[in-house]
Amino acid sequence: MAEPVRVLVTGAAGQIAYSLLYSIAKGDVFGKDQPIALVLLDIAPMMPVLEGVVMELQDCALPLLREVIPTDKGEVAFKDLDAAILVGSMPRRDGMERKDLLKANVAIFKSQGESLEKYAKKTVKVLVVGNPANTNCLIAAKSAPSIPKENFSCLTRLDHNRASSQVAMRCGISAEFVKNVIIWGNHSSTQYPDVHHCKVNKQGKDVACFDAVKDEAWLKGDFISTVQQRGAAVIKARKLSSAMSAAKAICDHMRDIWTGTQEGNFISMGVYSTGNSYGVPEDLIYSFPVTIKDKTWKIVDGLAINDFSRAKMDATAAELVEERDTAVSFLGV
Ligand SMILES: NC(=O)C1=CN([C@@H]2O[C@H](COP(=O)(O)OP(=O)(O)OC[C@H]3O[C@@H](n4cnc5c(N)ncnc54)[C@H](O)[C@@H]3O)[C@@H](O)[C@H]2O)C=CC1
Ligand SMILES: O=C([O-])CC(=O)C(=O)O
Repeated sequence: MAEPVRVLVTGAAGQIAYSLLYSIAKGDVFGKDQPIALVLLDIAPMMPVLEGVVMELQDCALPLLREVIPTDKGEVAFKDLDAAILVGSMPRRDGMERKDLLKANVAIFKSQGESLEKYAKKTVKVLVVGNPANTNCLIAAKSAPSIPKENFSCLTRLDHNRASSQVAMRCGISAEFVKNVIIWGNHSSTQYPDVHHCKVNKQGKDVACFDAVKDEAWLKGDFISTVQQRGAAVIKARKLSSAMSAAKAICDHMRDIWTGTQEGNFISMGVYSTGNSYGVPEDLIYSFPVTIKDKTWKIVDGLAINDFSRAKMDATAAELVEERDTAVSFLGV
């Protein structure tokens, strides 16, 4: 059997981690034959809770889980990592925008970027989940200059899954029959869920989403705002932010990095914008449609962009520029 992959989850005593750790430990992400060493980072006051999570992981008696390492120390957490899933940070509450978390959270990602730089393998794949995810990811990447920027990505797969599911429910089919929705831009209420290149498989045939749904007003109106506001709707209902669906999306994202995307399919993730062909400003972490092969993502080029889409892609880019500039002014990076 292969050597264990060493995987860090931060915020390991929190609610997303509680759903995520079991899926990783049972092989949903890195493969059913791949042993795993799980490193669990949280802050010192959460160590007693984390001990309970460790006990539960042990009690799952999972064949692939070779080692569990709970810690509150960066030098232990970030050492020799193959993958880092950075969740740990403050979640928003009802009435807040994700960018309201910038001041509270961005310093965490600067310091964790610095720890990645010091202790992790240069091949480490880093997924940033903590909000505001795109800007935190950019700051982490900038704080780890010897790790390629391409190794960093942020989670917009939850938005992607939400969009696929909305289309599927509207068509009365399962979400597996909807492919190639796109989330452009920021994981925020300015994100642009775009179905112009989306295909719906109806009775074995791929049909353009607009033809399958037959309701352009909905696709250009309520569909977009529902996906943009879905995180806030869950908070309003649960009084806590999405956790089960976030964990599922993290698994989808990291599994696709590890094993690649299917031929003809693309998925959405926040990646480094420098060199993109869509006129998105450079030096942002912006969500694009990507394919993945050999653990390397590539932005899907050449998709036609109409004026409706262009305006929305530009608006979300402008928000990211503003967030980046605010973060840089806080931190001086
Ligand atoms: N990108 C996305 O799609 C999504 C992002 N999120 C974000 O994920 C983050 C975590 O959410 P939850 O698990 O619900 O929050 P939570 O509050 O349940 O758990 C967060 C955990 O992080 C820990 N933590 C705080 N600072 C830390 C640090 N410096 N190092 C290590 N651990 C630290 C806390 O002690 C806590 O155990 C939030 O920022 C939330 O907004 C949530 C859902 C989706
Ligand atoms: O909305 C939030 O604050 C949590 C989150 O990012 C999401 O559910 O998409």
